[in-house]
Amino acid sequence: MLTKDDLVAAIAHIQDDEHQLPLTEIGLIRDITTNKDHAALSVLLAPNLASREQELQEQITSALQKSGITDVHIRFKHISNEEKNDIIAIKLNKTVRRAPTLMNSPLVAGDSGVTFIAIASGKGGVGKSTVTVNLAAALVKQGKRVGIIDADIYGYSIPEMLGIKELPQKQGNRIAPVESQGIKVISTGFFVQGNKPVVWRGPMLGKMLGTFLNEVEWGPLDYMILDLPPGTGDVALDVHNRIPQCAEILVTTPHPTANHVAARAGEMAIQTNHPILGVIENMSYFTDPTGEKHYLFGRGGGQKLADELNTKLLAEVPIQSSDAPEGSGSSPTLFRESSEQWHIFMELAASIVSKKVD
Ligand SMILES: Nc1ncnc2c1ncn2[C@@H]1O[C@H](COP(=O)(O)OP(=O)(O)OP(=O)(O)O)[C@@H](O)[C@H]1O
Repeated sequence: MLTKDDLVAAIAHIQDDEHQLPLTEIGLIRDITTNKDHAALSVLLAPNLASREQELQEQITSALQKSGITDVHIRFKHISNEEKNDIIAIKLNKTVRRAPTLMNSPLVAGDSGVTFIAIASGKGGVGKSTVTVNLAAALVKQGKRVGIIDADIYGYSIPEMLGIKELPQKQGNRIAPVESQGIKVISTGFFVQGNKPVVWRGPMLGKMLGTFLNEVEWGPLDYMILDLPPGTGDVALDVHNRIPQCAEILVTTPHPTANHVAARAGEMAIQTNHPILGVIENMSYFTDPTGEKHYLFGRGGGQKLADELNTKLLAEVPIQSSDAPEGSGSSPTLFRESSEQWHIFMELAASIVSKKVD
């Protein structure tokens, strides 16, 4: 079967007029996925390429067909010259100069070295926060410096999951994140009095993310994981606008019919040019003491969503039984290190670090 690298090689001769570089190399062809003889990809068309849509369709289709792909699906998205320059700068690792009110955080600059990964889901309760903390902890175990922004304004649960009792302290005129399990954390929950439901909308939400990126003293980081609210709301859009290089992981349950909102969340990432790393199916099965697997919530939902979005199923995380000993360290929600679940997160973190998943 052809790999993503094979497809990139097959279309590497297709260049941008202005830069004379392969469109794949400068990030204007992206989201390349393949499944048997089917391939899908996105082409970002700045004004200089807009008149070439038909020609590019034919060139790419023909090049991929010569490599043995029979079914080619190409999404075209029109972008401005400014967006194009930002994408190329990030891809070629140059500093991007952005409007000061929007993306003025050195954290999100193209040369910051921080990899942003947003964890999204179609609905609540599927394990998005569980994935966030376990992936972050597994990346720490791989020797990486990791931060979490808990942007789930409606169900901020990261502090509780990591056993955090204290609030962030001021450091001069900046805010110091709270550290737990080697992970630096900032949560909307730190800024809400009592347990009042949050009714922030629009500009306040934008301000929240801006504050978390600009006014928090994160120190050097390798990965920033963002726990998004479920669905396709303002926060996800804000992340997409402010952190153009942010990749996305979608979390879903195994039930094959419950995924349309998750698919919409994924489509939104694709429309806003955000790479999707893949899908994690959580609560996939329960392994009983004899080793037999029981598929309590159905089967196939993760793969179905991955297929719909032309991306990979990254992991199937089994259900941890409630009588299992609690998590490692002081945290109630990290899977214990001997567990099948922890092993899965360590493998995923290793693939992300070695860029097998990108
Ligand atoms: N693989 C698993 N095995 C057992 N319990 C799990 C598993 N994944 C998540 N849970 C439990 O399911 C509940 C919901 O998980 P979590 O809070 O991570 O979901 P969520 O998608 O972030 O929800 P919300 O959006 O409402 O915050 C939690 O109590 C969590 O401990």
